[in-house]
Amino acid sequence: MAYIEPAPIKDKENPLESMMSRFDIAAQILGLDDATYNVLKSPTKQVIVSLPITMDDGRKRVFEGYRVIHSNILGPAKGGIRFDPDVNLDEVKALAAWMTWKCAVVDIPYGGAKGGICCNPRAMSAGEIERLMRAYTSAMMGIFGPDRDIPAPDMGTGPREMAWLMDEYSKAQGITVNAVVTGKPLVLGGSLGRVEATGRGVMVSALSAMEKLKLNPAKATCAVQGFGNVGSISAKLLHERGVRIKAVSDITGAYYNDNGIDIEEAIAYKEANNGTLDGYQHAEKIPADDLLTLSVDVLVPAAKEDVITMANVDKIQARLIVEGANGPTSARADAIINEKGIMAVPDILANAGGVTVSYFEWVQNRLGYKWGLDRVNRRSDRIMRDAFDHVYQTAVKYNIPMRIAAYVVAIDKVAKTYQFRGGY
Ligand SMILES: NC(=O)C1=CN([C@@H]2O[C@H](COP(=O)(O)OP(=O)(O)OC[C@H]3O[C@@H](n4cnc5c(N)ncnc54)[C@H](OP(=O)(O)O)[C@@H]3O)[C@@H](O)[C@H]2O)C=CC1
Ligand SMILES: O=C(O)CCC(=O)C(=O)O
Repeated sequence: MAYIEPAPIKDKENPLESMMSRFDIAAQILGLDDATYNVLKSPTKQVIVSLPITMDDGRKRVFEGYRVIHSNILGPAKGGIRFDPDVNLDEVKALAAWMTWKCAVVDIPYGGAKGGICCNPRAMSAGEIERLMRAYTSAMMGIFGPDRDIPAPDMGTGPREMAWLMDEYSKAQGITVNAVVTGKPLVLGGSLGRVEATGRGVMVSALSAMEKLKLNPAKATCAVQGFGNVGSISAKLLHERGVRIKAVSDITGAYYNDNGIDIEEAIAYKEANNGTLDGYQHAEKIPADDLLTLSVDVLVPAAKEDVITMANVDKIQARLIVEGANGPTSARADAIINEKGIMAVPDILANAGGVTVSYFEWVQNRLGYKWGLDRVNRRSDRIMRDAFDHVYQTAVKYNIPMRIAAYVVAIDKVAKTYQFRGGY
């Protein structure tokens, strides 16, 4: 079947519409029947909770929290928890569906879920964040579970928050249940390599794509948007492989150095500077959005959704986009990217290293056994390379872009599993 460009989307770009428009194209290519289509597009469960928290000044504030289980056809649901002021139900629904497709692309036995709380962690104390995380966990007691739904970090959360979640859940169960969450600190049963895993997967995907494009990493240049977990590690690992990182950014702006940024040094600066790049001296500060349209070979968006849109896609100069973030490209921008001949390694493939090592963490917790870093990295690199090859071959087979090929691979797997399980 021929590749069909996404139908134009009205109004504002919306991650859920973007996800559905790619899903629809892949469903048509696969000739998905109506019953399976309707099952796969509808989230299994959507939970919204109100979380009253006592702030440090004694006032009570109520935060809204979400957890969406998109699918548990392949296994227990899996996906991170986001703390961000923009969190809303549609965003969480899109992110949950992307988890389903992502787990299927890398062939790990999980369904997809995502959670989030609409809050601004940058303006909250550690105590306030802890109370919020514990209240959220308590509200989700019937949802979470090592065989049900296993959360992990996402934007605005990390090992510290996962530790509070594990503790709150374990106290309620009366036993230590470390397999209820991944991305934990090492001493609580976290896996070696999980902190670096998403960025490492981005690096492996970027190198695989560069090989296809005959781009020599030692001569290539790159810009990375977002300097949190995914962005900073992607930049560091690409830099270590010889790629010149010309620009990085965080919420305070973008920082450009034509000779390349010393990423180790920028990470050390950020750590010593209250977690931000503000005031970073070894680069010129440029308008944040300019980073995306710089003259570089590789662009790694690793902050948030819908940053490559109709407003800027025309100006993108990179030959390769490797999506560290979830949903950084709007569906409407896809068509222009394809027209321009840019290779885009989609989020559900490029950033799947994180959930892959989360899976290893869960396996280790259940075995009561710890793997060495070497084993973790070797296995996750292999999974990422195999997934890249599978998606690439699918793209060639149907003559479709990598993004749609990734959806085809994922939806085919989930649909077949659904049908074998007796979904009819
Ligand atoms: N953590 C993980 O394992 C995985 C994460 N992802 C995805 O990767 C993306 C980033 O997540 P993660 O690195 O964990 O999150 P972090 O919170 O660690 O980092 C987010 C980064 O993005 C920056 N940022 C936020 N808003 C903007 C903006 N408007 N412009 C530029 N930079 C911005 C933040 O700046 P500041 O530091 O100043 O706040 C920070 O540097 C998300 O889309 C997430 O869903 C995908 C797979 C796994
Ligand atoms: O590690 C995980 O389980 C999920 C990470 C995540 O939220 C993501 O891949 O978007």
